[in-house]
Amino acid sequence: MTNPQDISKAPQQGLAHRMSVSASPTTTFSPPSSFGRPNCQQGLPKQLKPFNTKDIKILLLENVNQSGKDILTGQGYQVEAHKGSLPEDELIEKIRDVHVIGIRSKTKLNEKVLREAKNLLVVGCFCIGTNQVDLEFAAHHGIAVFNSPFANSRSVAELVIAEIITLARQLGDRSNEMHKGAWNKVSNKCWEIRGKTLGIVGYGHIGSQLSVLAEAMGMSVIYYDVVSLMALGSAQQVPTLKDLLSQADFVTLHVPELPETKDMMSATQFEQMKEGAYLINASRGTVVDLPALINAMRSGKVAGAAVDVYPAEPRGNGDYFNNSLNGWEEDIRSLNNIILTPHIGGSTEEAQRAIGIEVADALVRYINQGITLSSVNMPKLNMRSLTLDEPNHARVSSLTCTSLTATTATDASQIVFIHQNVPGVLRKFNDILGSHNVDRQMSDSRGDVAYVMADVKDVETSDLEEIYDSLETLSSRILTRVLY
Ligand SMILES: NC(=O)C1=CN([C@@H]2O[C@H](COP(=O)(O)OP(=O)(O)OC[C@H]3O[C@@H](n4cnc5c(N)ncnc54)[C@H](O)[C@@H]3O)[C@@H](O)[C@H]2O)C=CC1
Ligand SMILES: O=C(O)CCC(=O)C(=O)O
Repeated sequence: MTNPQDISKAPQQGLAHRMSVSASPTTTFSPPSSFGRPNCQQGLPKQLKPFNTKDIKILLLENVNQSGKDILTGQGYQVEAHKGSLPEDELIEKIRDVHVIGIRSKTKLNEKVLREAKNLLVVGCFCIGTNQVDLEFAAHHGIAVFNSPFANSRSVAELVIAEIITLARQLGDRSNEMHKGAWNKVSNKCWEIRGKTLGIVGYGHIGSQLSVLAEAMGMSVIYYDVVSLMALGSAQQVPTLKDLLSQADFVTLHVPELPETKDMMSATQFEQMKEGAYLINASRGTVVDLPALINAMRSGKVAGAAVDVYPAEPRGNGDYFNNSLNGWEEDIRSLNNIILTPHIGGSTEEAQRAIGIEVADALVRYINQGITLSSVNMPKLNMRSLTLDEPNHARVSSLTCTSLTATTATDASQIVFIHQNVPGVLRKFNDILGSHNVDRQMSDSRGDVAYVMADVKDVETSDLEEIYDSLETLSSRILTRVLY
């Protein structure tokens, strides 16, 4: 297994460099000013620095909000930001050089791309979905992944409410006609939403919030989910998707992209819908068989649809939405009463700002302190900060599976070790730390990846060199870091 921070590739470089970020030629071991000083600010958290943080290189794609950029640049990291995503070859070129990448839903971090990411420590998904990242491959290569699990849920739920009324009243078509200079005052097949049934597929963060809003507008709510979930308000869970489709006037999808949700709405399911019902998809493009939707709308079975997500989406603003992407764009664009939006469910000022802060904070906590609490692919560890009255401590963190990596130390260090979850690793880890004073230690595992962090007291740089080198010899290592 490739070690993402393979220090063995730089044998000529000194420990200080090897223990920090191997790819950064300018990194030197420079203890923070707090290190080794007497206890003058008792109890205050000590900001651990894994390395000279200005050398941390971060690539932000897809217009990550300024709130996130500010937090990252405020740490002294080098941040390069792009408004759109990158073609795969350019992405591969850039990812080789960076320690952190921030993306939204468009950038695919698949195995092919991640294999090239030799220095990558962590991925920030500035969105809810993490289907665009090969989470397992990342975990096995010591790359932690973080997201923002609900900061844009309300924005999606509000968009769906707007779309329900827009479809029921054919507002898109009337507005388009007026824009073309045509007055067309109709009430035929235009409805109030009061008393209609909303069928929610996937009653998670978004689905359940939408349920409350829809009931407030006078709708009846039913929902289908693979797990049994508490109904909010007067909503009722139904046992099958078929049950939901046969009762709902509006069907809205809020499931993740999974093999099980691929083409969840296809020709058979459209047949099972009520005559003249409506479909809304703001989940993922793969969840709906769009050619089948086009047929269902042409036949009148489906009276209207709102689509925010597509199997293939343009790379950035200004790109064309035409047949070169999926092959049916011209057909879908020609339909009546269909709202087509460019994946904007979570695109509000409020949501993007909140996501920027949440994900950037999680990245900083991981880079500087090894905390994985909100990671979606790592064992979850949260250890209290070292304090300024522990100046000579360091944190050692270790991730194992088949391999591992490290950073630096001083009086007090934290050791962070990510490793293969195999019997005996913890014993070997503790043997290596055995002659040192370990203040606290935590470990956890997730599948075959395990993570251990230890705060070590009264250590010199030479001790850390020894600890680091010893941990690096363990065959189960994925990543070792030393934070001081
Ligand atoms: N259009 C946009 O801009 C946005 C789209 N999304 C998409 O919406 C999805 C849902 O978001 P959340 O509600 O936050 O997720 P969530 O994880 O809170 O809820 C998803 C729900 O779907 C259920 N589910 C999973 N597989 C299912 C299946 N086969 N059949 C029925 N139910 C199933 C789960 O049990 C869960 O209750 C995200 O995964 C993301 O892909 C999220 C935010 C913005
Ligand atoms: O805002 C984005 O780019 C992605 C929104 C989304 O689909 C998500 O949060 O999963």
